[in-house]
Amino acid sequence: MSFRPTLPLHKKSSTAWLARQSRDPFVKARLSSPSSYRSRAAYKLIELNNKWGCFLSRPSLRSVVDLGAAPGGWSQVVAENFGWTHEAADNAEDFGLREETKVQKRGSWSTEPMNKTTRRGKIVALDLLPIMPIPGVQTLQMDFLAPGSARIVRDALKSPRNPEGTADIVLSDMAANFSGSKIRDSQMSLDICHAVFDFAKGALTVRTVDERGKASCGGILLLKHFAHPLLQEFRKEHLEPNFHLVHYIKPESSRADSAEGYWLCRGWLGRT
Ligand SMILES: C[S@@+](CC[C@H](N)C(=O)[O-])C[C@H]1O[C@@H](n2cnc3c(N)ncnc32)[C@H](O)[C@@H]1O
Repeated sequence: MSFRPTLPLHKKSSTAWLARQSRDPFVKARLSSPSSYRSRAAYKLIELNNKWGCFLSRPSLRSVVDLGAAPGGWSQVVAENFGWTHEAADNAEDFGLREETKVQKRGSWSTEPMNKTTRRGKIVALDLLPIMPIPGVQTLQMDFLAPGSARIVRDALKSPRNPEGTADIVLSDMAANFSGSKIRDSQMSLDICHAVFDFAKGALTVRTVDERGKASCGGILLLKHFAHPLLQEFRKEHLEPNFHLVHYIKPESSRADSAEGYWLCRGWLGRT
């Protein structure tokens, strides 16, 4: 599926939008290659991963959850880091792509890694919208804010290597459609942050330190948010006490006029 942003309705704003798109280096990069990513957002995750210790390439990584994943750019980046390639996407059948009916009735797909050289980690991607299959990624079409969604995601994460269905990394680029009301939109963003944190606290692997002082990495949460008066309170109350390190990041590839930012939270301590 190619990602086709909808043109704004007003002529003046659509002209401005087209001009901005034509100047945007990340839009150009995305469109310049036939095997390019499905979304401009993919470049944000690539940038964050490269600048912050290549957390997606950790050899110990077993499980990644991508919340608000459509059209699938972030999942493509994670799948690449797990050893899946763009070429594989053209050849999805060869990778044992099959429809998954056990977990979700509507539009859910999963793959069985065939290549023993891949890391064989599990990637679960969730969105309200359907996501075209990505080799190595199991997708769930559902509302993350609906009751029971956490259990469905945990079930999808389970594997013989990970019987508890824990997540080493939880990514959330989730954003509700803009309603036009700034107050409502920023409240929605905070509600999403709370819901993602609640999921992460039940799912993330815990950072441990052994008797010789050697620490395991602990789970990572990458959480998108939009400006809200209570954001700092959320960070202080929920993120800082529970993670070894919390960073606020505005990636260069994030549009300067967007109120979005990301928290990269590393080393889940599981104190909550
Ligand atoms: C900015 S897009 C994500 C782009 C994605 N990271 C990529 O690289 O392609 C935000 C997504 O969040 C999804 N979303 C918003 N609210 C949601 C909810 N309650 N449950 C699931 N997905 C949701 C939207 O449908 C949308 O696809």
